[in-house]
Amino acid sequence: MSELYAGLMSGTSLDGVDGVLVDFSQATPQVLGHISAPFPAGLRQELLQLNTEGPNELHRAALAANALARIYAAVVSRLLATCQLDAANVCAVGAHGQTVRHRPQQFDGTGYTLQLNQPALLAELTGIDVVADFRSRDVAAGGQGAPLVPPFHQAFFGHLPGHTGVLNIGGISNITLLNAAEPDSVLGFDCGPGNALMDAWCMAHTGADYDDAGAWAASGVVHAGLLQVLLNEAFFTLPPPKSTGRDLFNSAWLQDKLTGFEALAAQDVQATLTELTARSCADCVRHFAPASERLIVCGGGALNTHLMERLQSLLPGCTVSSSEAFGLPPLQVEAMAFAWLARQCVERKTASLKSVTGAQGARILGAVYPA
Ligand SMILES: Nc1ncnc2c1ncn2[C@@H]1O[C@H](COP(=O)(O)OP(=O)(O)OP(=O)(O)O)[C@@H](O)[C@H]1O
Ligand SMILES: CC(=O)N[C@H]1[C@@H]2OC[C@@H](O2)[C@@H](O)[C@@H]1O[C@H](C)C(=O)O
Repeated sequence: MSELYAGLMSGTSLDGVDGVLVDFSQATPQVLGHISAPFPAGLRQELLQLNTEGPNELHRAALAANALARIYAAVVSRLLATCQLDAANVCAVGAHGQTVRHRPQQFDGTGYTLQLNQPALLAELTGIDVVADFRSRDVAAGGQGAPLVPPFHQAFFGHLPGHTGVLNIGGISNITLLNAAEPDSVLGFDCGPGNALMDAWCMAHTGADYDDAGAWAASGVVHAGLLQVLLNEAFFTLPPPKSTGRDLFNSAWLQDKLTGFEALAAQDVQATLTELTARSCADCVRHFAPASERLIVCGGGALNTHLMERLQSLLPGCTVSSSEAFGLPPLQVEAMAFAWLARQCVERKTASLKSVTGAQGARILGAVYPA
């Protein structure tokens, strides 16, 4: 059986899809190709709106899922062309889909997580087996359904000595805490907002999709009072297992917290939102793994130089660096994780960690749509 898998991740920042083609035949997985495809502005807007209640949601969600599958299929096709390979060479595509709701553990037992996707169409268009719906089984087993990447982080970075944190800063941020001396006690949970609030504020006030390298935030001053109001959010002090999403950290949440701070300059709010991400992530390391000697950062936030500097300054005893320094470009890590998760499913191996999601036990994640 082929050891080539494609991984497709379109995450909570809603910027588009990252796709990789990975060869798992060696001890260390090799990325053969990487394509980033931005979403057309209309689809991005529609996906953002589908994150909250709206009219005619079922029909709109079905159309958005079809549109996503066509973009995913185009990314797979470009990956194959780049690598000069055929569909027949690839064992499976792992397609995460687009999270539009994440409410895993409601007290009334109605918890669910919803990723828009059309894996049947993707299988039809690519001619490759598709693995999708990775999160539902963990939720069914009583887990958070997220984060799912910690076991991949362990597989890739677990050989490093001592204590290692792996921090993904996408729209939402999540962390994996590894201890070489105790490989069975991996911790992982969502830290809070990553880039989502910064992106929304930046778009509203500068028209740019994101604050390139954090330069705009760096031109502002952190407002201590606002920062404290933001940090007072109950999610930050919840014990793991925990996960979150745009269901909580969205523009309405920010507008509410900004009440009374209307006179603040826009760049000072941006500086404060960047500090919120840095503080909430650094606090997770300080609280749960104070002995960490390195923090490996991936996701788009690793390209935010100002944010990286703030993290380093908040964690003086720990070396903060981009995953690039460990051979993994930051925008490839999550897509690679979904290639790995697809392989686990195809090989009928469990992929969830009870210590991370809080489920009853480890489960085989995903559903297979044969080509
Ligand atoms: N040069 C840059 N400077 C600052 N920020 C950047 C840069 N490039 C990307 N980003 C940020 O990274 C984000 C995209 O990150 P990424 O693709 O990791 O998110 P995602 O996968 O959608 O989210 P999640 O991990 O929550 O699922 C952009 O929205 C932007 O905020
Ligand atoms: C429900 C959902 O889509 N969660 C995402 C989101 O984006 C970051 C963080 O919140 C993480 O929990 C998760 O993504 C990664 C890929 C994960 O499951 O590990």
